[in-house]
Amino acid sequence: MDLSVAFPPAKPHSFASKLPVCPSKLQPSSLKIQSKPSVLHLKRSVRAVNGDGDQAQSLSRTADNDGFILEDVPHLTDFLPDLPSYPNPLQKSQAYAIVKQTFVAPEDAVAQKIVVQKGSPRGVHFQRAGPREEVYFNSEEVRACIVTCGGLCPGINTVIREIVCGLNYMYGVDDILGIEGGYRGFYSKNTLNLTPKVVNHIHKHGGTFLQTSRGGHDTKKIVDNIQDRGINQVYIIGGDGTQRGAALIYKEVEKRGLPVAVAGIPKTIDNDISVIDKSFGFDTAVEEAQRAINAAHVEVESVENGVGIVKLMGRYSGFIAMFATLASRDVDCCLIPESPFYLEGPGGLFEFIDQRLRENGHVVIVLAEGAGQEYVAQSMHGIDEKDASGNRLLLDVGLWLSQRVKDHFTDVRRMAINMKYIDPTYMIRAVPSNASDNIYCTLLAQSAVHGAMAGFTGFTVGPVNSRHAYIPISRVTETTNTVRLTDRMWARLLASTNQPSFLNHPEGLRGKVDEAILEEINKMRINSI
Ligand SMILES: Nc1ncnc2c1ncn2[C@@H]1O[C@H](COP(=O)(O)OP(=O)(O)OP(=O)(O)O)[C@@H](O)[C@H]1O
Ligand SMILES: O=P(O)(O)OC[C@H]1O[C@](O)(CO)[C@@H](O)[C@@H]1O
Ligand SMILES: [Mg+2]
Repeated sequence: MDLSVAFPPAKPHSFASKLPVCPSKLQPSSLKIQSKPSVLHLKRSVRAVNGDGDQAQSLSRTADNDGFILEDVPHLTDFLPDLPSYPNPLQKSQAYAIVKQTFVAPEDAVAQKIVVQKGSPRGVHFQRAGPREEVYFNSEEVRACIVTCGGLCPGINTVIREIVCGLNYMYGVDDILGIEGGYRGFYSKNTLNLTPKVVNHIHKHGGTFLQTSRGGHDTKKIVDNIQDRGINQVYIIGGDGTQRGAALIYKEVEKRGLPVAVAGIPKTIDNDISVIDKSFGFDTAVEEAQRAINAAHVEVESVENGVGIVKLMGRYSGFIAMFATLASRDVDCCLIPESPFYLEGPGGLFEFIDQRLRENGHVVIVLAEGAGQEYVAQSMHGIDEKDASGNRLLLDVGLWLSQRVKDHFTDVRRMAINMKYIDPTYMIRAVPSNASDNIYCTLLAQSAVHGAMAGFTGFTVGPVNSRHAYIPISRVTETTNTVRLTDRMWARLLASTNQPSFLNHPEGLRGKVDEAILEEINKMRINSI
């Protein structure tokens, strides 16, 4: 990357005549005001120029002697070195008037690993999130936009609301656009004007005020539109796919040399985004799942030989099922994608159900939607359907398991059972966020606003060991967060339910599963990572 490259000539603004755009916003502010670079700015420039040849690497990862590694996020001055900075208006903010330390020091970092051994290297750190002493946007010139993509999750509306209110109340920004219907909305829909008044009540409702979609990511068209509309801050709320899209937008913005900050806010009901402690809305979903589990338990307790099966979300990561089980105490067995199970033979699920029915007269099974897909695929011949984003559509393992259990007890054990199958899938993600998720969403939104105003870009925000941090987007998309069977949490669950671990997977049964299908499923897991 040539840091001396001047800002490219402005693109013809095809929308300028149609949109009420302030002309100054269509120009990069670096062209208008040539101020002296600040100390912070100089520090960043020096790091950028002293790279080891691989600019992207040297910018994102710096290590020193005691093994302290900073996985830094990009900054607008990395490719626009003359961008002016301004004193942060929070200095005069009423909200921060008596805060001891209003601004986060540039040296503050959040450790990824907090359990360490004496003498071990200090390890990977991220920039601590929060307001910086200097900002790289003049508030009056900010034109921000917010977009939501992918599946629903409790708390999306709270994040939208708090971005709008945070920008307005903390930084005096009053030009905020809502992009409707996900990524495709950039180029196929009109925008909404978002003000604190417009978004005042939205956090009380589930879903997304801006609507969402899958598919439709066209980087060039999206960035053309960002440029045409004079947008200079882009807030993107979405899951792993969305964050991959956000990384492409940031790269294209950088390639074109636009003074546009791109901030990702991670959203996933499956809790499958890595690095961050937990995704927003997850606790709400786990809480909501209790209602379905309770219902299953009440139903099966009230009949003879009651078998309750509750299917919860979780494509490749069984966190919702695992935490809902740990929270409930009424669950006898939890099945997740990460832990293969089997039905027949010693140590199998049928044997366990039989045993619990004899001991307690009923049994409750919680099942993540991605569990046992290899078996369902085998019985249904084919797993080829995909959604608009390219995610493979899962087969209904809940229905499949209910049928298999019924068949087994009727045909093999000659025993009448009372099957109650509950599928609350969408109910747990369509609710508004609970109190703790609302607080979490507020922190995420405010951190994203502070980061964008400070000129950071290509970053995701989220808590790492309970401290909010700015994380390079690529870092959260390179792996998927899954339940590790070797971690203590899964052991805690096994200890709590006393269910089989299914580790003695009989070779014979494994052999029955079509190897081609298994390979396909493994490929799709790897692709999703
Ligand atoms: N690799 C990718 N590159 C660019 N855009 C992508 C990529 N993957 C997905 N997207 C876009 O991101 C948006 C959301 O993706 P997806 O439907 O996979 O949901 P998600 O963000 O992963 O959320 P969730 O899985 O929690 O529902 C879609 O518009 C899709 O086109
Ligand atoms: O039906 P939709 O809206 O595509 O969403 C379903 C998927 O979205 C998720 O909630 C998140 O990826 C998955 O758990 C689920 O499979
Ligand atoms: Mg996803």
